Amino acid sequence: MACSVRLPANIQLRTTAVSQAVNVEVQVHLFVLLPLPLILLLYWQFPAQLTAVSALFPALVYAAIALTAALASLMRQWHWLYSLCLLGSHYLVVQQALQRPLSDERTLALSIFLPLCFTIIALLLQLQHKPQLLTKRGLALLAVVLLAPLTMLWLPLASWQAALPLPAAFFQPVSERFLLGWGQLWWIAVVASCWLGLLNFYAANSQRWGQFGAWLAVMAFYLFIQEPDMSGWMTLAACLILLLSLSSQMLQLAYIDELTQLPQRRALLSHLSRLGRRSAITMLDVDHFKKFNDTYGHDVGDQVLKLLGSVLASERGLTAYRYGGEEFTLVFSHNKTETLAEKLEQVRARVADYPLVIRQQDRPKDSKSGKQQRGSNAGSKTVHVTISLGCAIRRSGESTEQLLKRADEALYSAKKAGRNQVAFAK
Ligand SMILES: Nc1nc2c(ncn2[C@@H]2O[C@H](COP(=O)(O)OP(=O)(O)OP(=O)(O)O)[C@@H](O)[C@H]2O)c(=O)[nH]1
Repeated sequence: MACSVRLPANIQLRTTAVSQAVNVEVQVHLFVLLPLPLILLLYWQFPAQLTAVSALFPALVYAAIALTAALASLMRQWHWLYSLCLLGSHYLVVQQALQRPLSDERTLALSIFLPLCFTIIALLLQLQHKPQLLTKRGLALLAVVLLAPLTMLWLPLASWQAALPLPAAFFQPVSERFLLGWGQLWWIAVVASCWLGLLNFYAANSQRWGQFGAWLAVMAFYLFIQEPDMSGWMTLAACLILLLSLSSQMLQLAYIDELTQLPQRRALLSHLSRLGRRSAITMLDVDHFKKFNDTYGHDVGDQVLKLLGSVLASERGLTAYRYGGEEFTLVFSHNKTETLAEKLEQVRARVADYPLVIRQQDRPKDSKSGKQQRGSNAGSKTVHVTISLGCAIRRSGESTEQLLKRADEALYSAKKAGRNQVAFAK
């Protein structure tokens, strides 16, 4: 096997070679944004029924924020507290100073600067990757999140607005119904489109979508600012969006393997509990993986598992799971032997033919030698890994435990017969 060639210990898989295949970011669930249209729909369709709920504002809104924060803390997802604190702080300022007609120049100025401040902080939070709460940086961020909206209460916003070199049309309300200025609507639309584009481009996780949704809900409040109780409803929508994305993230943590992004054993067991009569299971395992790890290091081994995860996830007609370690399980919802043999052989060949480019971690000292090194492929090496697969087709009346056991035995036969091959259980 090519991996038996010894390389210096400090090597790393060339990420560009892997990145095309390692594009298995879990699908973002747009459903986390659902509370926003749902609440707006209820608001317009059942205003009378909603009055009973809005009578409990603002206590209900603060309670919802506090409850979501408590849940996030209970799940040790401290980084969610930042978005929730921002939401709470913003709502407090709205309650304190935005409950007056916009004809009042201070209120108008606040309605222009507060969403701007909220947007800047929301974007800042979006750029943070799980900030640690109990660190200097974490506490400073918390202070910004809490205090920045509150400082708006004391800043001379009206004179700032007068000094802004913006045309009057910027502040011209969109209509008699929508009092938001044309200029504000325009920048909200631009921010929303750029943000949406980035979320899609980076295949963002549900937390990032939740942050975007919460921002969108708050911006919707400014669009319908003249409607009674809108600040409460939209803050509630933002809170529900954050709660949904928190739940979605917890679900992912419980069911998705972080390294390979494949569903893990818990998800497999749930699938097995509803497995049909016509089905088949394949256990597969990387050949000589211990040796590979020993030769190239555990990190490179991890990259290989990642790559394998992405290859398996992209295969049609099967559901792939990470069973544990370097073992994977494929579940088929049919029992056609020929189709199974064809598919498994295709998977085996795909993995075996995949060139893994391994390079030295030491970076060239200057760009000239770097160019030379890249041009000559010096310091990099292409290796291949292989997998063995054992398949068992479900027999009538057979339990899933027995089926798994037979697939495991078939895998053992494939290993025994020389590896890099498919074996079917008898
Ligand atoms: N890098 C990495 N290695 C892992 C992971 N999980 C398990 N392994 C390694 O996988 C190796 C499995 O070794 P063995 O069970 O002896 O199997 P093998 O070396 O692949 O040999 P055969 O299966 O007989 O071909 C061990 O060295 C584990 O440390 C992981 O998440 N990352």
